Amino acid sequence: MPFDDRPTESNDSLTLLHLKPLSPIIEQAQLVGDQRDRRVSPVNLSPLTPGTPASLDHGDHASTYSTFLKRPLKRSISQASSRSLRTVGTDPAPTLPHLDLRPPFVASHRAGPQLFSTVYEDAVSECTDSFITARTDAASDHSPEPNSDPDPHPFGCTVEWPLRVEATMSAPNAVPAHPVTHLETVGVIALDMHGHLAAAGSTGGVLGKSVGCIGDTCVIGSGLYTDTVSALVCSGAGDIILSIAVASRIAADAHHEPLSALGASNLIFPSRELLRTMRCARYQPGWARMCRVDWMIGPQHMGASVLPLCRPFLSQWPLRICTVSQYCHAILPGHYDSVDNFSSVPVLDYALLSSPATRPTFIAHLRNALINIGFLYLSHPPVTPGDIDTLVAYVPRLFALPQESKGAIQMANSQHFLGYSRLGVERTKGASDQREQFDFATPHVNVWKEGDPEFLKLWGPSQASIMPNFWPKEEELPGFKDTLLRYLDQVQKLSYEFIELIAEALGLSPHGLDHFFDPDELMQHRAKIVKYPSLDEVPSDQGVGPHFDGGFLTFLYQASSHPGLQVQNLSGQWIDVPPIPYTFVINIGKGLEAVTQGLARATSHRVLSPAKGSTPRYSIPFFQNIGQNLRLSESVLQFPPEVLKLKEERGEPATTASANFSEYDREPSGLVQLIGRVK
Ligand SMILES: O=C(O)CCC(=O)C(=O)O
Ligand SMILES: [Fe+2]
Repeated sequence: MPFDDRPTESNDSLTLLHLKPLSPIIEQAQLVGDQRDRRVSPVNLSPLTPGTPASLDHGDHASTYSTFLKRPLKRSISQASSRSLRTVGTDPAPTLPHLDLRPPFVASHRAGPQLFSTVYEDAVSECTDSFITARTDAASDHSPEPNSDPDPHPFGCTVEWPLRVEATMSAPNAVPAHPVTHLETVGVIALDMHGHLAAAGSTGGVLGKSVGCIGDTCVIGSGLYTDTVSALVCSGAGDIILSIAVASRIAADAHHEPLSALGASNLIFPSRELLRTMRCARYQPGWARMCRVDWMIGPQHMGASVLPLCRPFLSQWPLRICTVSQYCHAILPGHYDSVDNFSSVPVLDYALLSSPATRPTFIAHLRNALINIGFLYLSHPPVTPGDIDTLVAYVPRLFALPQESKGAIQMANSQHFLGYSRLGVERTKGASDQREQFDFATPHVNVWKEGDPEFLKLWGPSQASIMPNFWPKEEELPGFKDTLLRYLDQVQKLSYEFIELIAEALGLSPHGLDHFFDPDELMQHRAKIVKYPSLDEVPSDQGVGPHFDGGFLTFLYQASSHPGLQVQNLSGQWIDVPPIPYTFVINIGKGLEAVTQGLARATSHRVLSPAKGSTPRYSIPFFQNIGQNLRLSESVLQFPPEVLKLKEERGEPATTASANFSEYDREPSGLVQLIGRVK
């Protein structure tokens, strides 16, 4: 293992002295021993796994924290180690009032972004196993909001938290390979489902310090740093770390690092020498690096005791935890069950694309969403909010048209599958979908001629006043057609742009997926406007049954505030995808899944009918098609091995009983769509 060559306890201090010539701080071995003896166990911890060293203790948290609260100067989230509380000197520390550092989480964050992602590591780092995925269990999915903790700890963490840290860190395959015999500096970075990042660190540098001396760990920007996209904890030569504000400099550097550097080892940093003398864990949602030092001042408590300090800054049990400490390699292999069991759909902010500094973050989040989830929300999309509002306002009026008017444009009369479908005619897996809908499409000129395959008729004129015209009459719904076409035009542009982003996220050239589309005039994309009546009006709650979408991408606008859309995670649980205003829900179709060798997941989804007493739910999905004549099996793309590895790490999804587009592996795309239409 990478750390097997770590120095022994007996030579730690020698190594330290040798490597810290600038430091006036001298570690005192005697105090380390003293520290070990101080452990007590006030809470009933879950049993340690046999062989788990006793140093995975949280027992002295209560006393630790209360002592900690009384300390001058070091009242910072960065201070967790009980060791850090040992000041030299006998003067009683003045008591300071409790400082509530908790950010004001608002309720809307519950449906917020899930920014965790695959962690890319420094290729030269040997800390690969230092990243673990926090175990989630039923309770974790329902973690209370921070401000509603029944028994708030002074630092905002409840007794439950250390216990869960324990559960995570002492899981069967988290047993340290080496006995932990003494404490050491440790840092933790945690990321929750909503993208909140928090960092905490203990400091080993207190030994030998005089009262009032501040270590690097507690100085934000030096030993610790977080912003909205990255978090760092550093440990090592504290004086150097302090003097040049290492953490913030690495974070700034990270913002400018090109995506192409992913997986490479180059932290652009003035002093590689310095990096050699420190351990640094950096976490950007989507990627992170870790460096280790060649010297260690001793074993540690594996982040367990500092992780609770992140609690006030997270709104949920962390999805991922990253630690910097010598024994982190023992916390392996990571528990990927929280990835498998994603419990919300991430929100990606299109606005991140407008700056070179934040674009890589968007791409990294996108990569994660494609590979591990198959669904995402896109906030601030490039579709005029006013156009969305106008269209949404038409929707109830569209369905309120007289039955006669709707019947006049019914799909049954359209060879292009355009127009109106009444409630219950569509079926998924043999059962009626309890929805009523209109199918529309982007402009297209049909080029079918005698002798061409029938499936080429599937696309047809949607826009012209050619009879039969499958639009409602203009006088019945003035302005509707123009509004919808304006909307479709914008979503279509977005859909092509998104394909380029996906190509980039999966390591292809930005135009690496373009050849799946015919020239614009030969393409046709589809849209529907759908109404899901409440259970008062329909016999079952199957708004639409479990299914995959075909084609490449779906852009869904949820046009009312009703929940009902659900997606199936990798282990088969149904996860809610509630509406977020002015935000598209984007999901992967079976076609894109096929050409990306499963890297981009097509995820099964369904809609449940609104409850009794509810108004109807409305939605507007846009389905991005691909060229009709393509046989996807004939187009083999080459993906970088590091991207393919991410799919392996994801593992295989549980089998789902969803309507499929399984013919993509042999039939032309247009025929697959036709089969999807008629079966
Ligand atoms: O209406 C929705 O929210 C989803 C519709 C859908 O999944 C579909 O029509 O393929
Ligand atoms: Fe769908």
